[in-house]
Amino acid sequence: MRASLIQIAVDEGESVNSRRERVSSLVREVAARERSGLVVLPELWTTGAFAYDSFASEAEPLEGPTYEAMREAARDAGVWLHAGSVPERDPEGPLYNTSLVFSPDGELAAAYRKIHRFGFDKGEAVLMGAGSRLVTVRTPSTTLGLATCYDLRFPELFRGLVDAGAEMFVVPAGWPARRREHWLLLARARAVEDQVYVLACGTGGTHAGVPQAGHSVVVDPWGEVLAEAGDGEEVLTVDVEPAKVLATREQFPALKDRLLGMDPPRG
Ligand SMILES: O=C(O)CCC(=O)C(=O)O
Repeated sequence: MRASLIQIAVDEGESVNSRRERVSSLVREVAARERSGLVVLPELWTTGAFAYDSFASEAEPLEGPTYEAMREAARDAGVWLHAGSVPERDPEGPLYNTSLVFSPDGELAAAYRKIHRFGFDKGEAVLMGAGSRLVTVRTPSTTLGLATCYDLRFPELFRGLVDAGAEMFVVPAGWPARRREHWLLLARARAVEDQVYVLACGTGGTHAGVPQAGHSVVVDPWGEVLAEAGDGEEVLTVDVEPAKVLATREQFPALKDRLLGMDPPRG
């Protein structure tokens, strides 16, 4: 299975509408040129993950303009498309940071509302609601497990996805350059501890004064980095072999040694 990650440069000079059109074309071009079966986009690439001031004004209903543009792009290209995330406006609730996955016939295969919101007592953490549901997507060749950016710091979420059958974690992000080493370390850690592929797709450029980490990365179930992007806009294409997940788990069966019921410390 061939996967292409499109690391988008999210800069303020480009309007949300222009970027949406540009990215729709890019998805079609990349899928055709690279002959990809799966295309992945980053977190909140319409606004930028740190453009807090535009979350409310650019929020969309689930089936809004980004949904429409991405479903058409997936269908035209005939690919599985993880369209990254959008600021979603729930008509009866708060905003959510929601990832969208489309099947090659342009149907919505899954929507995942980011569970761990970033910002502590500001930013996304106060402007958006928290999702509560783990989401996996079955494709004919593998099962994807969905997570978004800051979720990467919470290993229990990924164990939950493994227990639900995930073999490939897809993690769109808008990670800041200042903590790039954490991003790379955590992507490899999740791959090694859960014996899965990790497809982690970030943003480049600078928005809201926050330079982005870039360095999208694909890690195999042994923890080897198969490809890593630089800082700017870039496409990473990698052949992944879903059978390698089972092979790794058989060869080094650490997941079987999990202790599920440990006694609490005394005192
Ligand atoms: O955890 C981090 O350092 C960055 C997380 C983040 O930027 C996000 O979730 O939007």
